[in-house]
Amino acid sequence: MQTLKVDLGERSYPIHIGEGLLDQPELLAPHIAGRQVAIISNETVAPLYLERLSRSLAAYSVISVILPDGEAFKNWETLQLIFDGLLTARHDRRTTVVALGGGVIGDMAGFAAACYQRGVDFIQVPTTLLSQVDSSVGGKTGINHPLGKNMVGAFYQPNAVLIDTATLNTLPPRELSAGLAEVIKYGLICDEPFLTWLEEHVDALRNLDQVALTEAISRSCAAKALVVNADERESGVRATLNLGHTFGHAIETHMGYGVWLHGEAVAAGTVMALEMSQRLGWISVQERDRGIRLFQRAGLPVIPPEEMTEADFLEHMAIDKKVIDGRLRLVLLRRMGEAVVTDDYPKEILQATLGADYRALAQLKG
Ligand SMILES: NC(=O)c1ccc[n+]([C@@H]2O[C@H](COP(=O)([O-])OP(=O)(O)OC[C@H]3O[C@@H](n4cnc5c(N)ncnc54)[C@H](O)[C@@H]3O)[C@@H](O)[C@H]2O)c1
Ligand SMILES: O=C(O)C(=O)C[C@@H](O)[C@H](O)[C@H](O)COP(=O)(O)O
Ligand SMILES: [Zn+2]
Repeated sequence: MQTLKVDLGERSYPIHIGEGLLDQPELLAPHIAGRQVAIISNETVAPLYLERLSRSLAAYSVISVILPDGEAFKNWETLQLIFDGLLTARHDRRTTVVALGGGVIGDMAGFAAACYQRGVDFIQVPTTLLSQVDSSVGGKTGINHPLGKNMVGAFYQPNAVLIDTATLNTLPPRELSAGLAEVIKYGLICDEPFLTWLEEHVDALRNLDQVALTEAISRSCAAKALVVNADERESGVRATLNLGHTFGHAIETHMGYGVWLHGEAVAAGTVMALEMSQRLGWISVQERDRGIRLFQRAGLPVIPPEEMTEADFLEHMAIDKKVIDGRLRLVLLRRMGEAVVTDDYPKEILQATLGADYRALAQLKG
């Protein structure tokens, strides 16, 4: 097992990474203050892992709240089911909320923990690659609004993150690829050598090689922890973790939550950010194509939805949380391995990016 740390003073917490951690109660116990525990999961993950996690929590009074599965349920109505479960079981302020599932469960359970009786303890047990490399770390919690992704939420850090890499053995290939989008993101924004490593190991990752997966997860979590340590509430460098997300969130919102997976939208959105960075003269055509090729090898889409017009993108992007005083700030690549957040770009270059022929770019790499 490896242990990394998110360093936030009194609110610091460990990220434990290893195979079989669901069966290690000693990793959970130090982070549970009271007698009550509420496991939040969904109808897909619970049949797979709830019993094992419950066994590790046998020393406590445990309830489970099983939510419907999917991005389409990351909303007020589903959040209310968590409060219903906690109140019906008379959970008090010393309860600990445990999120067992992917990023949807983690974001909602975390938001519920932030709100319930004004804040209770919270542990992340992520079971998708995406949630293990990204959403379980850093304390962004929340739900979607029909007009925009993650528009209602709170920064609320977990007390611990427990990553059992063996849970990935049951993850559908499409979901594994979606997680790789956020893994590739770290290489692009802050770790160029990691991109080279990913080019060498992408096939092993897709084949669920545990050694490669553990390396990818720990490098990703380490990169994210450094960014979160430096800028917990996204007043600066944390926004670089949003590479591809301004375009990607527009895709998710426009297409209907769940139609494109978050990781798929981030992949296509990052290709748009690569294209714009190239049009600005910051990266070369070869570097842009290197990124596109890696997404393709990871099994990810690199062409935005045909039906989305420039106007559609602009309408959704205007609601992005990085907009300040009406100016849209974008995360772009100054070079491979270095991201910048900027509102200083010619409008025509954004327009040309939105109107670019991504089908032709994809074929070039195929
Ligand atoms: N808070 C953050 O910092 C942050 C970061 C990235 C993404 N997110 C959010 O995370 C969400 C996406 O997360 P996700 O990709 O994990 O999607 P998800 O939570 O919808 O999980 C994907 C699918 O895999 C299933 N699943 C989960 N674990 C499984 C397992 N071990 N075996 C089989 N099936 C399993 C789920 O039931 C679901 O059907 C989005 O809402 C996104 O906005 C948040
Ligand atoms: O942790 C962060 O910061 C991120 O931006 C990580 C993203 O991968 C993630 O999708 C996040 O939920 C996006 O946040 P948002 O504030 O743009 O909704
Ligand atoms: Zn993301």
